[in-house]
Amino acid sequence: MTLADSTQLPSIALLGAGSMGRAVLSGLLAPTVEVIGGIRVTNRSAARAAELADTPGVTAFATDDDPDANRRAVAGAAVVIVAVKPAMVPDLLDEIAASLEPGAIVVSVAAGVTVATFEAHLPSTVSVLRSMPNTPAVVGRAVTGLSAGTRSSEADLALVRSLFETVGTVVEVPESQLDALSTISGSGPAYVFLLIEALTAAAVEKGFTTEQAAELVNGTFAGASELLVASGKTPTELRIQVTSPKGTTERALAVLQQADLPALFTKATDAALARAKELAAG
Ligand SMILES: NC(=O)C1=CN([C@@H]2O[C@H](COP(=O)(O)OP(=O)(O)OC[C@H]3O[C@@H](n4cnc5c(N)ncnc54)[C@H](O)[C@@H]3O)[C@@H](O)[C@H]2O)C=CC1
Ligand SMILES: O=C(O)[C@@H]1CCC=N1
Repeated sequence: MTLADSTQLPSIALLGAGSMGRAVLSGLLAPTVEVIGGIRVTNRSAARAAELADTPGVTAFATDDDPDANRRAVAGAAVVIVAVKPAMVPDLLDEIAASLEPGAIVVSVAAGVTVATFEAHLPSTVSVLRSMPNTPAVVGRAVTGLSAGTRSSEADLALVRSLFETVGTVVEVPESQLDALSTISGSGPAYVFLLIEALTAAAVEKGFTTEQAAELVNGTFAGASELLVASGKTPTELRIQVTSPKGTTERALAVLQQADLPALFTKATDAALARAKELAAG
């Protein structure tokens, strides 16, 4: 490992160690990342905190055991990642506001909740950024949307970008586009898994065992994604390569295209966007 390969980050507090919080944590614990001053993680349950406490470099606190857990975690932290459910964010911000260091950077991963809400609940000395990662963070393949707040500097943005680069790639967008981005890449893994479930069900219906169906379908999705990235070709070009004229795929695609998938995805992502606006309203 050369110096250029390593990432150094200042002390971090991660509030909320659910699916997304732990996915981000996995990147911060990678061998190429050094969090100077360590990572403090909070969660509601003592059982989860005990699991996390066994991880080198992590100090874990449970709010069920210690009502001061979040305040203790953020005291002295340079970066605070807020990874609780959107509805819990305002109360959590009120709880930690007085314990944050002046100049601390607060990064939200919460869907919908605006920078304005964060800034309204926090001291003016605190820099706020919004992010929208996705669960492939667990395998270092997240796509994270990132937006600066009104009080964040270029240096804050660069620091938070490097934080999320520990789990994948980062796309910077204005905050006005972040909810839309969430409907594509934040929720996107769920759309892909739904397609995998559906094709697996079709395989089982055709007489394959569950194990065979999983091998066929999971392998096909993984192979197709890798082919897309490695070939540099568009999905349209690659689809045409599979579709022999007058062959079998052509018949299957004719059925699928009757469903007007682009219109269906527009409708689905519009519904997700409407939900983000509801979450923003609290
Ligand atoms: N799951 C996903 O794919 C993504 C989730 N997000 C966002 O991440 C946030 C968390 O979502 P998930 O991880 O899916 O939910 P989750 O329910 O798995 O995790 C939330 C965690 O927060 C903890 N918690 C609750 N109240 C707390 C408090 N006062 N102090 C400290 N910890 C507390 C809970 O114990 C729980 O482990 C949400 O705001 C969501 O919008 C963002 C991108 C993708
Ligand atoms: O479903 C949710 O609200 C979160 C945000 C994007 C993915 N999961």
